[in-house]
Amino acid sequence: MKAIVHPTNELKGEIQALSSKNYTTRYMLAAALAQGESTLLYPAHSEDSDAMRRCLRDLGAELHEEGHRLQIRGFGRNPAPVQQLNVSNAGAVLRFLMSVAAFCPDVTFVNTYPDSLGKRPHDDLIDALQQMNVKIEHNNGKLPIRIFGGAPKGGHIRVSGEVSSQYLSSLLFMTPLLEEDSEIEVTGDLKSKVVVGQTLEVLEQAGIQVEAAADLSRFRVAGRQSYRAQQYAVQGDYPGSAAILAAAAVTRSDVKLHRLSETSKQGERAAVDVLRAMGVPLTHEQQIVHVQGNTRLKAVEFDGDAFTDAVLAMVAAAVFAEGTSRFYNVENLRYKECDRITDYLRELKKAGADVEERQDEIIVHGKPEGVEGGVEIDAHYDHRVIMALSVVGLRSRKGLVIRDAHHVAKSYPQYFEHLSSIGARIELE
Ligand SMILES: O=C(O)C1=C[C@@H](OP(=O)(O)O)[C@@H](O)[C@H](O)C1
Ligand SMILES: C=C(OP(=O)(O)O)C(=O)O
Repeated sequence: MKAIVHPTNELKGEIQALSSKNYTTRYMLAAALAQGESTLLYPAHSEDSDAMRRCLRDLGAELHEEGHRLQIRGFGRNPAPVQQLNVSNAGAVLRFLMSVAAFCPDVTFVNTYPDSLGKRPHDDLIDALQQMNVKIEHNNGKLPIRIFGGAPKGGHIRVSGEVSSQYLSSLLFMTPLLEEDSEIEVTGDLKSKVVVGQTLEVLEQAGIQVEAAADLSRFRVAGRQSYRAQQYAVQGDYPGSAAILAAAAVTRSDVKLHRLSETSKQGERAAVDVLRAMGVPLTHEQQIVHVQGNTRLKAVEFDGDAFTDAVLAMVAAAVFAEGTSRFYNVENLRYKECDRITDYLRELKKAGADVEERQDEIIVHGKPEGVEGGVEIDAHYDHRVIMALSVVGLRSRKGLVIRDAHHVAKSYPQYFEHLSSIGARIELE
């Protein structure tokens, strides 16, 4: 699918934020690791959450869905002896289920996205699982990955946090089910630290006890715990909504986004603070972010690791700011659906933006006068690149054509529909 984004001056309307991707994956997993029946209210519907649904069924969970209610009867620590799992392009689903697979005799995670998830590294999680008596065959730390589990052991486990927090989250979900107690030591500088807070929140809701050091470098997890089957309500999603907020920020707008909790543990909630720092007129009350954009933006400097999945959208807004913006500590953007520094900046430059990359930084020399556009953009299989470039297209002189825009469905299938509903001029073909 191609998305043709035409220049659009004004956006106006109200949108219900999509459901959180990260909470949906976590609640589904917690429900599957429990033994009774749990209910998720308002689970996300996207390629990633569908991948989780499919894999959990393959692992023996029973799922029934009607309207906004998903019922899951879990398998506890006894998943079915499935032989193959296909997580599509979902990094978190793969990493979380690699630890669950340690309870199965022989599971192969297949490689269906060789140019995206197929290129992403999993060595640090493989290394941690190997310390736990799990044998693993892999392609240089990448997919396909074959896990020979059955008798994983707790104890002292070292895992690097340098590349992704998902490896640590994965171990935090699985170690409570082991016979032995575990002590998890995180080595290196933990990236996307804030997301680990979401893991701990969900574990607590599921009745699992974890003792965490304040700096998240060490965790004590007692073994022989069980997940409580119960009801979870999924909150609105900040990473996806950040793109809508950025679109409202760079245009003349009057846009309200509902379902965005002011106290959410999603790091990408900071998108609201970043836009505020850019001088965008907005309020955030009663779970509604109300943006009244006037097209004027100021440059900002932020540590992007605190809102990793919203950095691209914030960079897109900074493309139109007065002055030079800097998003630092973002090296791990290189290990996502594409290299979100080099690949993303290449596309931004094509569109006419003035951007520079460092190994762990994105620098944006703003162009308040707008960018030229009039080119075709490569999506690099990346939903966040697609969303961010659509924001840039709105304020370009000649519009942008985004190739392979269907990959937006990885997290936000209704993105273009939402953006069109508030007045963005977009054609899909
Ligand atoms: O734990 C999670 O659900 C996620 C963690 C983050 O990844 P990293 O820890 O690899 O940065 C984030 O980018 C991803 O979208 C979801
Ligand atoms: C990086 C992302 O997802 P994942 O790591 O789960 O593939 C994302 O949603 O932006």
